[in-house]
Order: sequence, then structure tokens, then C-alpha cells
Amino acid sequence: MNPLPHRVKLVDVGPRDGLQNEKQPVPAAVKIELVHRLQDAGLKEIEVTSYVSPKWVPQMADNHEVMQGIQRRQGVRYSVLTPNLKGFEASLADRPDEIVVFGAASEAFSQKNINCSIAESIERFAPVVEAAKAKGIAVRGAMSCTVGCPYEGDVPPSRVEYLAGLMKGIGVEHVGVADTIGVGTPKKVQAAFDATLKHYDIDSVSGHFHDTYGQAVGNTLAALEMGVWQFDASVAGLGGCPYAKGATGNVATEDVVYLLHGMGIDTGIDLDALIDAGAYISEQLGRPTNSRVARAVLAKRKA
Ligand SMILES: CC(C)(COP(=O)([O-])OP(=O)([O-])OC[C@H]1O[C@@H](n2cnc3c(N)ncnc32)[C@H](O)[C@@H]1OP(=O)([O-])[O-])[C@@H](O)C(=O)NCCC(=O)NCCSC(=O)C[C@@](C)(O)CC(=O)[O-]
Repeated sequence: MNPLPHRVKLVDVGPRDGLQNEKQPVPAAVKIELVHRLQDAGLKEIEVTSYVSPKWVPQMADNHEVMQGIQRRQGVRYSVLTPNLKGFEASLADRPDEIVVFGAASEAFSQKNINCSIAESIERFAPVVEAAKAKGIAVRGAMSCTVGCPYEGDVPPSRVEYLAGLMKGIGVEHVGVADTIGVGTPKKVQAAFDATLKHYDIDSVSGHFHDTYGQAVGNTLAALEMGVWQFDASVAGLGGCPYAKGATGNVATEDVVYLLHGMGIDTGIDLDALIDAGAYISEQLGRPTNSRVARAVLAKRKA
């Protein structure tokens, strides 16, 4: 076991991953307010939206309006998903600090999610990465289905190593190891990281865990014990991927912050303000928060 990091960086992916699968229309103004509340709570990285086909993911069709509506705060980085050059070029007017290309360790998921094979996806990403770097925009690679796939079942670490090598080969600086359908358990997640670490160093990887089977906090701890110090999470545990039926949201940011603060690890995040942000979006969506920590704190506040 490595010494635990003293500080962890969290990326709140709630406005993008959290809301992309939402069936009811969520006004751009609500998404903007959510971003503002997250930055007020101390989040320094927020994944705001994606530049994908509005036919495939209608909820993200307001990408431009949302990005233009945000009152940017110095020191906060705003990232967006761009699957191809068309998406990247569309994003430029909105000045993202970081773009995310997203591939999959499973062929079937790659086809369902972005309509091409893994090899074709890398061909599409390569010019995006090159163009982003030429403009001084940071690049992250998301690697879906690094533990399990909704169509193929278990995904072996060798597939993760293969994808990480391809991402590295086109110059992606940082990769996120995603358990898209939340089936991972600590040892499997560690094996996915071990595979990724064949190509990336520990400072260039992050964890992205969905909580379908309630394992995401445990998986976060397992990754922390390897020295991973960057994680995605979603306020109120919002989310789910449109191409991973039945998968629930990301691990709730509130739950990860509670874990980290309880272990004496700094995040720079004000948990109470974060819980308020989660309460805000949950109320807008008309359903209770998925965060166990937020539920406990909100109940205590009422008592
Ligand atoms: C990737 C594509 C666009 C390929 O879609 P395609 O149909 O293969 O693309 P195409 O190049 O053949 O173009 C077809 C049409 O799409 C348009 N198009 C083409 N590109 C764009 C674009 N960038 N923005 C807007 N429109 C676009 C293009 O202009 C054309 O429009 P038409 O002529 O028919 O009117 C499509 O498959 C798509 O949008 N997929 C959605 C992917 C997505 O957003 N998935 C969810 C996010 S990934 C995720 O959640 C996982 C993650 C990251 O969180 C980690 C994890 O947990 O695993």
C-alpha cells in the first residue's frame, strides 16, 4: 500500500455526466446555476457539457448556451466532451479549459456510444488532440468500461492496457479509468489501474466510478491506496450513460468528500455548501438526492 495522498483533486461531472441522461428538459439556467453553486462550494474542476450529436444526446444540445452563461471564476477549470473534430471546433467559441475525448475498453460499447470501433475512435481523436494542444487546451481521455461492459460482460485488464497505450500514442496527457456501469470491486478496479499505469504515471490518471452496485466509495479507497489522487464524482450522485442501460449515477461528490475529509485528506471543498448544491439540483429534478451523506446531513439539519 502506498502512503495516502494528502490532497485530492475532484472533478464534478454532474452538469455533464449527471444530467446527460435526464429525460425531462433541464433548462440551461438551472445547469448554469448548478455550475455556480459547485464553484461556490470550492470545486476547482467542473465538467460542464458535451459537444455531441443532439440526436444522440438531446440533453446536451444547449452546450453553447450553458458555457456562455457561466460566470467564470479564476482558478476553476471548465471541461467539455468532444468526440470528434466537429465537436471540438464547435466548442472553441466557448473557450473550454480542457477537452475530453472518450473511448472504451470494450468494442461493443465503443460502437453503441460513439458509433465506431476502438481503432476508428483513436483515428477520430488524434486530430482533436493535436488541434487542442496547438491551442493550448488541456486534453483528457476517458476510458469507459474498464471493468465491465453492458454488452460484453467482464472486461479484462489487457483491453484497458491496449486502450491506454492507444491514448498515450496520440498524445492524450491524462486518462480517466471509468467503471461505467458500476460493477467493479476494489481488486478489479486496482487491476484496471495497474493496466493503465503501464502507459501513464500515477499523476496522470484519475478514477471515475459509478455506484450501481454500491461499490464506488470502496473503489475510491482502493484507488487512493494505490496513490491515485484525482477522481471524478457527481453532485447528488446524478447520472448515468444513455448507452449503459440500468447503470446508475456516478459516486456522489458529497460521499467522496466525506470519505476524504474523514481520513484527513484535503479537498478544498466546503461539504455543507456542496450538500446545498446537491439539494438545489435534486429539487429542480423533483427527486431525492442519491448521496447517502447528503441525506444524513439534511435529516440532521431538520431534526
Ligand atoms: C460521436 C457521434 C457524434 C458520432 O456519430 P455519427 O453518426 O457516427 O457521426 P457522423 O460523423 O456520421 O455524423 C452524423 C450526424 O451527426 C452530426 N455530428 C457528428 N458529430 C457531431 C458533434 N460532435 N456534434 C454535433 N453533431 C455531430 C453530423 O453533423 C451528422 O448530422 P446530420 O448530417 O445527420 O444532421 C455520436 O455517436 C454521438 O454524439 N454519440 C453520443 C456520445 C455520448 O455523448 N455519450 C455519452 C458520453 S460518454 C460517457 O458518458 C462515459 C463517460 C465519459 O462518462 C465515462 C464513463 O463513465 O464510462
